[in-house]
Amino acid sequence: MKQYLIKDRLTVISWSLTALGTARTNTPETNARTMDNFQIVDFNSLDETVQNLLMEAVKIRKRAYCPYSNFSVGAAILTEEDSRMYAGCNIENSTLTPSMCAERSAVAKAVCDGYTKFKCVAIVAHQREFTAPCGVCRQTLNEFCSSDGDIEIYLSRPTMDTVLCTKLSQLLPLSFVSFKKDSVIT
Ligand SMILES: O=c1ccn([C@H]2C[C@H](O)[C@@H](CO)O2)c(=O)[nH]1
Ligand SMILES: [Zn+2]
Repeated sequence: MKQYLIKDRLTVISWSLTALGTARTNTPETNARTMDNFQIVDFNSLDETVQNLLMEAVKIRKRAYCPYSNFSVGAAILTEEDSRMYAGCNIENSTLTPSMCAERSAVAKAVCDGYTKFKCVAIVAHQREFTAPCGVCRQTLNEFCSSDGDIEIYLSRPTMDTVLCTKLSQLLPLSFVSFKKDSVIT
């Protein structure tokens, strides 16, 4: 995994290359033990930009409108073009279906301001396990990858002790590629 924003490899406190087929178990540290590539690092070991991004996510999480689930989430994204930060929270609805995740709220704000390439995303929620983006958000983020074709993902909890670092290509492998006319087999 590219370690673009991790200062010190020695601070990595967990690196898992769990064999495929291992039963999925929720542990206090992570609900993603079966993933191929992620690292759990100390918050303090991260680049200052990522620390700030995580703090933005913590801040906006307090604005979450989630009277139905009572599960507040904050997300913040970093634009590739000029490293601007856009933060969003989850916004629920009494009919549930139109509910909006924090990640997509942040994306909507950035796109409305003209940004369509994101370098990093930070997501913060309050549960023992790290909260990873849902499938819809993974697909949404996939639309707005940075120039290297990926997005760094940082998951943490409000205590911000440790951070799970991964990237979108790990969360959404073999993602849908929009069809091109000349590649369609008739
Ligand atoms: O990564 C996630 C996971 C869940 N939620 C929201 C959706 C819903 O409002 C609440 C419970 O699923 O959490 C997010 O915003 N982001
Ligand atoms: Zn989502």
